[in-house]
Parts: sequence; C-alpha cells; structure tokens
Amino acid sequence: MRSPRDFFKPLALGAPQPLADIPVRPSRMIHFFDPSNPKMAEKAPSIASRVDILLGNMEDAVAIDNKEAAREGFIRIARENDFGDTQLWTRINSLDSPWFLDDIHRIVTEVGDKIDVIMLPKIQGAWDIHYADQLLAQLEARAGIQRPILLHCILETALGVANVESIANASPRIQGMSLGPADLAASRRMKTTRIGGGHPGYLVRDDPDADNPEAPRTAHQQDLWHYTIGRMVDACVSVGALPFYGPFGAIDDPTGCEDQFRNAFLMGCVGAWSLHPSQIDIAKTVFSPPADEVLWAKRVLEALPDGSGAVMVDGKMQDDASWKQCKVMVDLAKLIADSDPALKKAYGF
Ligand SMILES: CC(=O)SCCNC(=O)CCNC(=O)[C@H](O)C(C)(C)COP(=O)(O)OP(=O)(O)OC[C@H]1O[C@@H](n2cnc3c(N)ncnc32)[C@H](O)[C@@H]1OP(=O)(O)O
Ligand SMILES: CC(=O)C(=O)O
Ligand SMILES: [Mg+2]
Repeated sequence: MRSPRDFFKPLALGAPQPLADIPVRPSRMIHFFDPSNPKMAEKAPSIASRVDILLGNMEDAVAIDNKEAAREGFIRIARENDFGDTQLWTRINSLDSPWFLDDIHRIVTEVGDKIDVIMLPKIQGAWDIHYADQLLAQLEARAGIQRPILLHCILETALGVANVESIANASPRIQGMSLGPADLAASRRMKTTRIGGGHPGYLVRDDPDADNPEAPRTAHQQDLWHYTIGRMVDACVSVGALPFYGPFGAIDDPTGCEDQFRNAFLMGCVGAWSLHPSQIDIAKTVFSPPADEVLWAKRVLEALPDGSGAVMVDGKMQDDASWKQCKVMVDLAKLIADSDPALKKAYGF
C-alpha cells in the first residue's frame, strides 16, 4: 500500500496534483452515445444541452469494426465543441482489450483538457486502478494537462464487487462507480437476460392463509440489485466518491426504468445512465429531489437552526440526525436549482 504521505502526490513528474475532494456537480444522468454513429454524433451538442453528463462510448455496444471510428469521432467532437457546464466523459475499452492503450493515449494527449472523467469498465481490483493511475499521470505530464482526469469504475464482475472497498480506496482519482448489471449478471452466472431492472421470478410470497390454504397468495417482486448497490454506495461515500445506478436496457418500459432509478436514488445514488433520449427526463425527474420533500426538509432545518436538540414538526420528532438527513436533501436541491430555474422556483430558493 502507498504511504498516506504520498497519496496526494502526482505519480509522474509534471502531472497535476491529485484533487483532495471529488467535485460535486449535478450528475443526474450519464448520457451514452456512440461517436461512430453519424446520427448520434451529429446530435451530441443538442443532447449536451439537456444532460448533466455526456459520455462518448468506445466499449460494449460499439461494434468491433467501429472501435477506431468511435475513438476518432469522440476526439473530433471533444475538440470542436465547448459543452459549458455539461461534463464530458468517455468510456474507453477494458484494460485487457486491444484498444485500451490507443484509447487512453490518444484521448488524453489530444483532448485530455476537455474531459472530466474516464470511465473504466470491468475493474476487478485495486491493481487495475494503480496501473491506470500511473499511466494517466505519465500521459497528463506529456500533454501538459493542468487538471487531473478522474476515473469512474464500472462494478460489473463478481471479483470487482468482492474488492469494491479496495477499488474505492485505490486512488484519489476515483470519482465514482456505476453498477454494470449486464456483465455482472454474466460474471456471477445469474440467470437473467435483462440489462438491469427486476425479474418476475425473484420474489417473496405471503404465507398461506391458515383458514384457507388454497386461497391465492400475493407475491412481492424483490430488487435483484439491492445488495450490490448497497455495497457500492458505502464504498463510494466512505471515500467521498459518487455512486451511480447504471443502465436500464428496457427502453420500452419507462415505468420500470423510473422505479429502478428511484430505488437507486433512495439508496444514495446520485444518477443513472440514459441510453436513449427518452430516458433523460426520467433520470432528471428521479434524481432531482421532490419539491414537497425539499420544502419539508427546509422546515426542519429552520426548526433546528444550529442542528441540535429535539423538537416536534407536524407530530414528528426531529433531532441532530434528522437535521442531517434534511440537509442532504436541501444541499442537493440547491446544487440542482443553480442550473434549473423551474426547480429553483419549486424548491422556493
Ligand atoms: C450494458 C451496457 O454497456 S449499456 C451502455 C452501452 N449501450 C449504449 O450505449 C446504447 C446507446 N443507445 C443506442 O445505441 C440506441 O439508443 C439504441 C440501439 C438502444 C436504440 O436506437 P434506435 O433504434 O435508433 O432508437 P430510436 O429509433 O428510438 O432513436 C430515435 C432517435 O434518437 C437517436 N438516438 C437513439 N439513441 C441515442 C443516444 N443514446 N444518444 C443520442 N441520440 C440517440 C437515434 O439516432 C434516432 O435519431 P433520428 O430520429 O434522427 O433517426
Ligand atoms: C453497464 C455495463 O457495462 C453492464 O451492465 O455490463
Ligand atoms: Mg458492461
């Protein structure tokens, strides 16, 4: 393990100083597009104006024959556009793939100053991060980059989940993590063929009625991803990084998508992926705190001005701990209100 004294020192001469704190910016959706797809590439600027994070994807979902076109397309789009407050990310190919080295080298040295975060797929353990961390430092130094590029890991192998805490602690570059339910299901040999979401077979059924054992029994579908999201949230938050739900593949099921996103929001995730333009507004709705909850939280903060003691608000006891819960809600609302006038009004700021 590295000495704690060295943790915030650059890993290469001339590389920028690592950040002590991960920037917290609106991050309700990471919108994926394929830069090798001319229609999607053309729409990148207009989509950027609707999303918090725009991500050019090079990995899965980009056909092998299009890998180089995706890389070239992304570099061109990054070079030609200034997306303002919208973060620009890329998901590069995995460390063991034939494209990784060219992806990271070309992107960092040619448009490294335009990107905020590189998403790394199929991260298995801290050793993957140590490798990428040092390589990035060398490339940043070569390109003269002033601001460190951050890393976002996809949690999508059984080994990665087993090592989630050490991955989170591996580098000050760790910006956050996303759940990768498709690769993770395959890695674990789970018997689901869906990308994220629930499964009708994963349920708990009410006990039989003692007086009427033949009566129909209600079944309650459970969330397949609860355990992994819980581990990911704790691992991320314990190092000041941001947890995200990943993709919901059923583009034709906006209700299921909204429910899955909301479970993740309630458990502590800051955002989710949008794979199709129709999922952008779902993520925006879910990951912006509801106005009634924000107004309530503001009342609790007002009732306990210094955040201590115990009072009743509308029949409910409030104390230091519930004050902190309400502060989480109000701080998020303020962050989002800064860039959303309609929500600013609804939240009463
Ligand atoms: C498990 C994982 O790794 S998930 C992450 C990897 N997967 C991805 O990144 C998938 C990204 N999304 C896509 O590839 C596409 O949305 C698909 C394949 C799911 C659906 O694509 P289509 O069948 O073309 O969808 P649809 O016909 O509804 O598209 C409507 C319009 O939106 C555009 N569009 C679709 N998806 C996107 C997108 N992600 N970003 C920008 N524009 C998009 C289409 O180009 C089309 O434009 P047009 O009206 O000018 O023709
Ligand atoms: C998100 C992703 O890459 C997966 O589910 O496999
Ligand atoms: Mg994957």
